[in-house]
Amino acid sequence: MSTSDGDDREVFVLSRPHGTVRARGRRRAFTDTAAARAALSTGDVRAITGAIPFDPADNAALVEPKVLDVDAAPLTPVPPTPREAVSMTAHPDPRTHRDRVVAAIKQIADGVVDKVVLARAVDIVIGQPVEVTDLLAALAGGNVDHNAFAVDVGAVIGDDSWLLGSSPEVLLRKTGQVVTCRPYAGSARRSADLTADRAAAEALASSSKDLAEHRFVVDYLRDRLAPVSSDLDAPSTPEVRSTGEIWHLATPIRATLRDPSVTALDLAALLSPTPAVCGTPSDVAAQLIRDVEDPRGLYGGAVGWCDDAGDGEWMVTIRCLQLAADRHSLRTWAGGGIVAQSDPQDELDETTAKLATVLNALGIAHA
Ligand SMILES: C=C(O[C@H]1C=CC=C(C(=O)O)[C@@H]1O)C(=O)O
Repeated sequence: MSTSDGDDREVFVLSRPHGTVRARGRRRAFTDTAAARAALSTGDVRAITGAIPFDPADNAALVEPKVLDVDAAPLTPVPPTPREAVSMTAHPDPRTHRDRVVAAIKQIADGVVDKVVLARAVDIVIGQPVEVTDLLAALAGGNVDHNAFAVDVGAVIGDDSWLLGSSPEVLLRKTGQVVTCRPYAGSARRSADLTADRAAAEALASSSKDLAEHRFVVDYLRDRLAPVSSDLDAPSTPEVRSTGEIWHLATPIRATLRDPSVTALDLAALLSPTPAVCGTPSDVAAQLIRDVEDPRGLYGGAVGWCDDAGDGEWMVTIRCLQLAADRHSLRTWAGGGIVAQSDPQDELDETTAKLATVLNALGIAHA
């Protein structure tokens, strides 16, 4: 990736198993998702790439690029560069996160909310500078699908920051009038031992706690998609999919849009944030999250692209980090869905396992 200051430098890369989308140059920047949607639908802009925030009231980091290219292959992965963390500071500390989970389980028992996704952040300072290109290729190497993204968020955040990650979760992909989604929710840590790894996947597939946690996301997507679709298919039993570190429950959803003028960005705004990152009911869960967490910014939103035909793909912004302009400081996040059957220590451990995606790609040794 070019990091020169030229007008045509790369501003967006999304690597997926079916190909890599790259955007170069910046004609316009948008902090308001609604303004970007309007510009796309009137033909004022030819494409949009970037990130929308978790909280729709926060700033998006969207641009109209000069060039949008599609390669038929995912990124070529490279092994992570070994690095040392000068400091790692958790926000909140693990004990406080666990206490928040205890409080959330009580709110569920009291009928305040059915599911809420609580997240924690870790601020890391690294001795050696982190090059965006290297980290992106290492993120692509951490999973068999070569999922990875890098978004230049400097134009809207006000410095030369990048949002990078390796999200397994497709919020939506739109081609013509066909929309597919693959929500992920419900998790089990993977094991280096093959037998234990397989057993963890099998236990996840039949875990009533994880199946309930997953169902909230599928039901939400059905409710949001049904009014705009002429047909909608969502299997009642999820499949089990893996990242490098975690097994997840996932459901492939397919819908046909009634109105062909609805764009992939319109759908991202309609669907995000799902209960995979927020909760059920959405408004109550979002308020509970706002009450206890630091503002999430772009974590928990969506990263993706939309072309002039309205087609595109948006990933849920998880397993990600925001790299500061100094290239030494970054923030990463991990969250987990809390439901009635959640166990506070298991939920804390799950966030630790999820943080490993970013730590592994950074080449930082961790327990
Ligand atoms: C919120 C995150 O993961 C979501 C996606 C998959 C599984 C999840 C879970 O099992 O809790 C979360 O809903 C995250 O990685 O920060």
